[in-house]
Amino acid sequence: MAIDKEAIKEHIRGILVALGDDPDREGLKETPDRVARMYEEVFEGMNYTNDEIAEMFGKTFKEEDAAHTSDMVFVKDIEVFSYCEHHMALMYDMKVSVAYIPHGRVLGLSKIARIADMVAKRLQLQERIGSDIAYVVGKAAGSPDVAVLIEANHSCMTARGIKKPGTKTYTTTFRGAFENDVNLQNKVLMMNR
Ligand SMILES: Nc1nc2c(ncn2[C@@H]2O[C@H](COP(=O)(O)OP(=O)(O)OP(=O)(O)O)[C@@H](O)[C@H]2O)c(=O)[nH]1
Ligand SMILES: [Zn+2]
Repeated sequence: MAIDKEAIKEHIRGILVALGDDPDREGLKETPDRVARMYEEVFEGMNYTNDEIAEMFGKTFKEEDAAHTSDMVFVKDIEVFSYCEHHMALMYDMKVSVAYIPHGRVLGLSKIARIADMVAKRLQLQERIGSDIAYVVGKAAGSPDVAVLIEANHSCMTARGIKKPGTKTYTTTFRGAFENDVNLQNKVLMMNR
């Protein structure tokens, strides 16, 4: 489903009125349009399903040597931004690391960062960003063996409410061979240090 930019403009204008401000004053005149354009950008991933993202960024290369081994690809510290679905508040200083074990084909490396980026551009939970990335990378790479590590600051926790600025949230998502193999888990955790 495509983002409805015109509807967003209308609603943002309504919020400005509800805040008691004048949406027609010079500084705010273009704000509904700006916010709508910003939403189109930062919520781009809401236009696509996980399967469509796997299709878009699923370019792989045949690599027979990478079949039937425990060779691992690990991409560390992909910076992304996301918004929590509870407050629509920014998740920032967010770093995503992705590991997978190829099964005869390898993914273009930039595609892993593109997948992480697109999945984050939705109303999200940190945990779901991890499982979405694991699903999409797994499908694109044709490998069930994927691990995703994420660290993030949640502005809904640091800048409002409980206001704990030093707090970071870490999540791990282990799929396939990573799920029950503590040695594999330790390997990615060590590489992520
Ligand atoms: N599990 C999870 N929770 C999140 C994430 N982002 C925000 N939250 C939490 O979602 C919860 C929503 O809780 P509510 O009690 O409904 O909202 P609230 O009254 O604004 O809660 P406070 O933030 O405690 O003031 C809060 O505890 C947030 O910290 C996330 O990525 N994952
Ligand atoms: Zn929140």
